[in-house]
Amino acid sequence: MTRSSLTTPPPGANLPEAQPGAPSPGSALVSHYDQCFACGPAHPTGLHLTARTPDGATVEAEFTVGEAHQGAPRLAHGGVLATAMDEVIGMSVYLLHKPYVTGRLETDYLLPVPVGTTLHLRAWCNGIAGRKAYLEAEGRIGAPDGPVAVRAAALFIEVNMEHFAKHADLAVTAADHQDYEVNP
Ligand SMILES: CCCCCCCCCC(=O)SCCNC(=O)CCNC(=O)[C@H](O)C(C)(C)COP(=O)(O)OP(=O)(O)OC[C@H]1O[C@@H](n2cnc3c(N)ncnc32)[C@H](O)[C@@H]1OP(=O)(O)O
Repeated sequence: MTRSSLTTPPPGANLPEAQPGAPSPGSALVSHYDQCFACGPAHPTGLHLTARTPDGATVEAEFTVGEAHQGAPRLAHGGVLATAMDEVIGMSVYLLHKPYVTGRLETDYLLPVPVGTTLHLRAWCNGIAGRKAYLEAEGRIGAPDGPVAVRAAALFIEVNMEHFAKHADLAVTAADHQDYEVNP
């Protein structure tokens, strides 16, 4: 992964520890909002990404590239692939049991991804320093050990509930999210 210093954990960053109340190993991570473009089951043209944590530290997810996700003819749009990476990384910060938002997302596109492909995604945290979480993800074609099509590195910033109260609909956020995602 080609990454900038902004998404590289600084010296002294700590690996996250298992958080009480966070999703346990082997559990599914349900959609945080049913209209989310990336994971919402009710979104008409979304990615319908489904996810789980095998070990309480990483997140695995899949989505199948559909007709609505094209950029070039019959190929996934790069922005759609970036959305998938943002979402699977966002799901991996659920495991930190605090609300975070994406500050920076860097993406390497290694292979085109045709319509009909199931992309197997995996995300994990490389370190935490203060409010900053340094995360990484990859997307593989066709199987968990398939060829890598996309890699991403991200900086997520911890926020508090005022962030959602000020910028979004706090009532919807609180009603639709799981305890492990928003824990004021
Ligand atoms: C509830 C669960 C929801 C799950 C959703 C999953 C979906 C996937 C996740 C997303 O897509 S979230 C949506 C996209 N992201 C946003 O809408 C965030 C928009 N940006 C902001 O709201 C603010 O810029 C932000 C909260 C990220 C930071 O503002 P703050 O005022 O809280 O912090 P500040 O600007 O002081 O930055 C804190 C530190 O982070 C650093 N920082 C912030 N943004 C950065 C950036 N973009 N790149 C590098 N560093 C950054 C900043 O330099 C600083 O470093 P230092 O502490 O060392 O000085």
